[in-house]
Amino acid sequence: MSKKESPRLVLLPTFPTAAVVVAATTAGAAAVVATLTAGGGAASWAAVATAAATTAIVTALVWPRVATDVLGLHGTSFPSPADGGDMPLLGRVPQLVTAARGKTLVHTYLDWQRRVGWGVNHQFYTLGRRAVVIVDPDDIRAVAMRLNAPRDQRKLRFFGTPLSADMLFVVPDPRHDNARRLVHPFLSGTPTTETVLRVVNETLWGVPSRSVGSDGARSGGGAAPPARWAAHLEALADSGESVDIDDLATSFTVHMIYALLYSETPSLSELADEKDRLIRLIADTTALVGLPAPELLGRARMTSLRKAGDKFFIEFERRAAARRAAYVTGATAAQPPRDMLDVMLADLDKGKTGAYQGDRRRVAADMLFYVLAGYDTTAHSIAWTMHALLDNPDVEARLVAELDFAMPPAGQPITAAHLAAMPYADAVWKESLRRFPPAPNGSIRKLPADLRLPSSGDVIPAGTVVHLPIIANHHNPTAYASPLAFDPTRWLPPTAPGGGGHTPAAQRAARTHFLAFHLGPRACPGQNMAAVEAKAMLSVLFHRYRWSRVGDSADVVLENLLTLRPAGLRVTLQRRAVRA
Ligand code: HEM
Repeated sequence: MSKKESPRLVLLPTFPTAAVVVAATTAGAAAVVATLTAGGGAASWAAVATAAATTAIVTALVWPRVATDVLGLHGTSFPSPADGGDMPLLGRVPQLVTAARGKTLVHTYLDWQRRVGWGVNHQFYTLGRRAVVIVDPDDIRAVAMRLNAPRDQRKLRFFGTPLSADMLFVVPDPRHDNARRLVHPFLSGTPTTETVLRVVNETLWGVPSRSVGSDGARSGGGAAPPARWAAHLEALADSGESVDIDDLATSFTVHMIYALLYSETPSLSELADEKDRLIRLIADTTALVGLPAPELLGRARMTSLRKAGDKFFIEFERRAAARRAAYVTGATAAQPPRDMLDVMLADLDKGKTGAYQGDRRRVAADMLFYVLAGYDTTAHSIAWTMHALLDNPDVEARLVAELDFAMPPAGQPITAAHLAAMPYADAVWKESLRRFPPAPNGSIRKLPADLRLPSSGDVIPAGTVVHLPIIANHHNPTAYASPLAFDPTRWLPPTAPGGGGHTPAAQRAARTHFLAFHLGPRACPGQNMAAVEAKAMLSVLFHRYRWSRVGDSADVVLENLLTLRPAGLRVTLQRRAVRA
């Protein structure tokens, strides 16, 4: 749909406002009638109050239907199909709750888009609150980059400390900007690439390198940790046992994020515990962020979340104290920062002039948030890439040919130069992120100021909650021909050897609609880390092993609350012959 055809987004008052206005009018009318007929009195005023209350309730019941059906906002609002029986009372709450329970939110977003039209913005009501779903890429840019709209803080204020409304994820500027600026040099530059590759090499091959124990002190300088992952993969190949690839990748990425944040490299069994704990925590977190009204969750759930948050804070304090003790004994130095803990402690030392203004709880909350944001997205991207490659043997064959050429001989460390020599692997990962975006629902943000939509000129008022779903753009057929096809050549230059012949215009559209890490000042700060980690892991997996699926591709379920997981993807592996 061209810009000019973009439908107007007619915004009506949300139903509480409508209910109050209509009820007040009715009450006024009832008061006049009561005065004229009975001359006032308690009984009459009771009748007035009853009339007002009844009118408010009736208005509340019918308002979403009036807004969407009677006033005919089809195309700009929900088309209210026959299955929209839940609309009058609660808007889309039952639909969202069912989707959240069944972990099928992603289908909901895709379904909405299919009905309303690809690329078309629309609105919906939950419990009377209006939300606007923005999918036009120019409009998304306006929200994400021009306004720097924060996510909806309401969703997180129920957590309590340290998972509080002060987390990086929701905190407004300038606190957000300062916290991002602090970690930017570490997260998006050479230190992260080096750390990630060092840990990948250590964990896979046991390549000698200095490691840091969980007490914060460097241990065994120059000693090689056991080649646990390589051994683990070899054992799996020997046994012929199947493995859930998402589980395997999750253990790996939890390991990586702990190395990046704390220079800790937990054992496989410690990882299993940590992973379970994290998964439980993220499941609860997700329920809060994913639900339209977190206050619907029970008190017991809230209490357990607060306890989990407090426990994390205590652990953070323990780690910080151990690291500070290590600084004093000279066992480790803070400069240059080797991990995020060094970065954060140096900032806390600046007190009020630091990015965190000396606030340890905010630092702990953000460290937890980095863990939560940093492990399962990347793990899912690895698992989804494997799923796509198993469905597309021609793509796999071309990838393996590139790896045979670009990978170092077995046992030698993978370097940034090796990864740079893998353009096809790059395209494969990007196409996987398009087809199966690990954070498919994107952002839910609250507009800090009025927004004029570039696409239509409509103005959305400040305070409106907007949804910026990613999956809807990644499957827009006007941007991606055959959107369900797994075609890495979309991302290769048309003239590259084996390029897909996509026109420059098609490639521009593909880039414009690609949002896997979102945009602007609140876009993913971990994308460099994720790219290095996922590509290194995938390169090793496909260079050294041949993978087979257990069961059918169609059995793999798109499981989604906050992140998109390939549930039920089990595989077996066999060794490939590689250069010695
Ligand atoms: C394939 C892997 C990843 C994907 C697809 C991904 C995707 C995203 C997306 C879409 C957002 C924005 C969400 C929103 O606007 O609501 C985001 C935010 C974020 N991501 Fe990632 N991410 C990945 C890996 C990582 C890693 C490895 C880290 C940790 C280092 C990380 C840390 C964060 C943080 C801290 C934010 C919040 C940023 C802010 O609010 O300023 N992510 N990510």
